[in-house]
Amino acid sequence: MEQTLPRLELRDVSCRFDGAAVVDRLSLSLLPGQVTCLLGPSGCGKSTTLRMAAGVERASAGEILIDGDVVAGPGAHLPPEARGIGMMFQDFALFPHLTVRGNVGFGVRGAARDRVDELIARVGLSDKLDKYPHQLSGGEQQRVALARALAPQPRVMLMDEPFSGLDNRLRDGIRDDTLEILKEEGAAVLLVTHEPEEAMRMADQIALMRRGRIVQQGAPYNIYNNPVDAEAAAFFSDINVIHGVVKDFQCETPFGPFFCPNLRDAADVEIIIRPQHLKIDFDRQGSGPLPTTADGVPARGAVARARFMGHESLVDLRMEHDGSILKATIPGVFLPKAGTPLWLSMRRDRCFVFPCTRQSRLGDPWLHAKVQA
Ligand SMILES: Nc1ncnc2c1ncn2[C@@H]1O[C@H](COP(=O)(O)OP(=O)(O)OP(=O)(O)O)[C@@H](O)[C@H]1O
Repeated sequence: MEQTLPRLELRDVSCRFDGAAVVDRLSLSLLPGQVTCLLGPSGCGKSTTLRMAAGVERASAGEILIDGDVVAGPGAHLPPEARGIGMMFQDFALFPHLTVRGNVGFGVRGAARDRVDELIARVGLSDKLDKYPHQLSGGEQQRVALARALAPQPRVMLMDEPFSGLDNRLRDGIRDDTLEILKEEGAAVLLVTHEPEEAMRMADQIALMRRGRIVQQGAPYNIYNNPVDAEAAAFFSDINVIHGVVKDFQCETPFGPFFCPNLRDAADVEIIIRPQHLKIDFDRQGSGPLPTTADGVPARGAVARARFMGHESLVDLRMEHDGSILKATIPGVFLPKAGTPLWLSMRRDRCFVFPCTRQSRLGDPWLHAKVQA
């Protein structure tokens, strides 16, 4: 089978500032037409990675290749303008003294000049050709910046939080339009964001970063449904954490046993479930649903707080067995009153079981009671 050469490849790339590795032996490859989101908390090294790919920051170690050619590595450092990349940043960085046409056409030569008006039309700004940036809305400025970055037909498009300056209501539409145009252009796109929703919406592949490293990489569906650890799970939504201790490859909890096939006796584990995956049942004269293999044993709590969010309600339940709060999301218009008893079950196919280190362990009165007992 024919193998497609990565459009952009980072091989064991590091960047050190004052002796500390801000990016630490990071490897990543992007195919043509593929959108990859570098996702991670503030300060984890996303922008530095992008800046090394762009050539505005020098890598301390490793190699960067575009279409198989080394553009950065030991003894090589191609300047940004020679890399065939387009860049787009949060502040758009338009030239204030140039019109839309002037901005998009800036520095574009040869055949690519014919693309200038075509791209302006593509981003829906043909009627604003002669306007200056200050005469445009935030969304329009973003579209000018996109057209400008695409005009020279870059092989790689590097985008650093390109939507974060936009009004919330505009953002989704602009993201979708931008994605459509990027896909048509066929460049490999590396997009930096700290917003999981943005990454899920835009990415073919997400590279989840933490402390200068990629901790997990894959399609959004896989990253969300098979997180590598509790921290990765928590990056995408609120989570509920139940602690337990392994005995005979199982962990007993108030929600019934959980299988822990690869863990030794006495190992601490954390069982994670997202609020939207807890199963909720009404209390029927003190009883809940019967235990099942799929949902385990139900446990009862009382509504401590419920908030109506339109398409769903967020409910905090104080659990009877330990007084802890678990968060559940209820779809639809049901808004239970404070104090209402409800039963929670943990759908086993939606739970993640991870070994728990001392550092990662969260406070849990039920576990402390068990450990001290
Ligand atoms: N030129 C520099 N000199 C020294 N330290 C730097 C330099 N550039 C970045 N850093 C540090 O490197 C770390 C990573 O920064 P970087 O901007 O890559 O993070 P980020 O993940 O993009 O964060 P954010 O989402 O907040 O933009 C930060 O602690 C930052 O302070």
